[in-house]
Amino acid sequence: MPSEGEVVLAARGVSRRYPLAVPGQALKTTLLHPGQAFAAWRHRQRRELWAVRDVSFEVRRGEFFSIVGANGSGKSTLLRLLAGLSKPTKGTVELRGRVSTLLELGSGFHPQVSGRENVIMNGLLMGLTKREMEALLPGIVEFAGLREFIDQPMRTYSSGMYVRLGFAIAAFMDPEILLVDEVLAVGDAKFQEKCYDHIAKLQARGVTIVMVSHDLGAVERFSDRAALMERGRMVAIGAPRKVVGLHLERLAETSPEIRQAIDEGMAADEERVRRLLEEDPEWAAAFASALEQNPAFHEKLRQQQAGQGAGSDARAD
Ligand SMILES: Nc1ncnc2c1ncn2[C@@H]1O[C@H](COP(=O)(O)OP(=O)(O)OP(=O)(O)O)[C@@H](O)[C@H]1O
Repeated sequence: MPSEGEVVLAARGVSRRYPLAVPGQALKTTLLHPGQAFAAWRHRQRRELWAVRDVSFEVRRGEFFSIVGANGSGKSTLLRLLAGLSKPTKGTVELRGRVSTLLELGSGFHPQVSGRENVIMNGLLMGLTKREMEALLPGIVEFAGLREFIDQPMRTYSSGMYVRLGFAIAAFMDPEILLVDEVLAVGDAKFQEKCYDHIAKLQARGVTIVMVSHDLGAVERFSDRAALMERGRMVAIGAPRKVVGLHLERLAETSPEIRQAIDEGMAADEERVRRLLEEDPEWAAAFASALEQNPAFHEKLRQQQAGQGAGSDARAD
């Protein structure tokens, strides 16, 4: 069980600071208002952004851990810190096992050389030998569906082809820990499904997976635990459904458009269920019996009906 396995990844008080890019002063302002320009320059020295702030968590062997959060909340920065591609300003990251990473699109590929050479180079960078990589190559090429293109320079590849090759390499390196950033969202739906199937296989083999994603359906489907990032901080860790629910609530609080989309999504779901109940008597019977067995649903339905009743009474008055 992941909850009992050994800790293979730990972040302890990890923070990452970036200097904030500030537009330069116009020459005219500097000449006409030197005091103001100097004050702005001094202020600039202090402007900085903590992309990740004091994040601590542990992941156990075989666990699938997802990180969600709004744009700019620090998810990718955190993953890069976990992967060792960037150094924490404060805190430490500890990893136990062979790590394979699938980060931003195209990172780690050289556009001028062929897909085949890039696969070999990626393997060497991860500590495998050329012979080991050559043995893995046919499986990687087959999975990526790039047999006819593997000897072409990668600059001729589409973004979808980059993603396919990137995923195939990361997944076939026989990782013990796989770190996956958003990239799966770029491929076509069929390839995404294939990736998720492969991830499920890795998961079944006991590979530890940390995934950053905006695909909340996939987060709920695969994760053992999820975490929510907000302005660089990890503000919640727990059951994926709860964390995703909290994330959606927070998004809805900050944006009326998102609130509307969630409400519309729920209305569309209700509409679909209503149609199914009308069209399919067998399904309606199964639904009714499921409701019977679920007191919480029953209570909710009763409250809803009571609420509607009260509403129509009020209107009648
Ligand atoms: N190399 C960098 N230099 C300066 N600022 C950076 C750098 N990388 C990230 N940032 C800033 O750090 C913050 C967090 O960025 P990050 O990409 O980690 O967020 P994210 O949660 O992955 O966002 P998204 O969901 O949009 O991918 C952002 O404000 C971003 O502009």
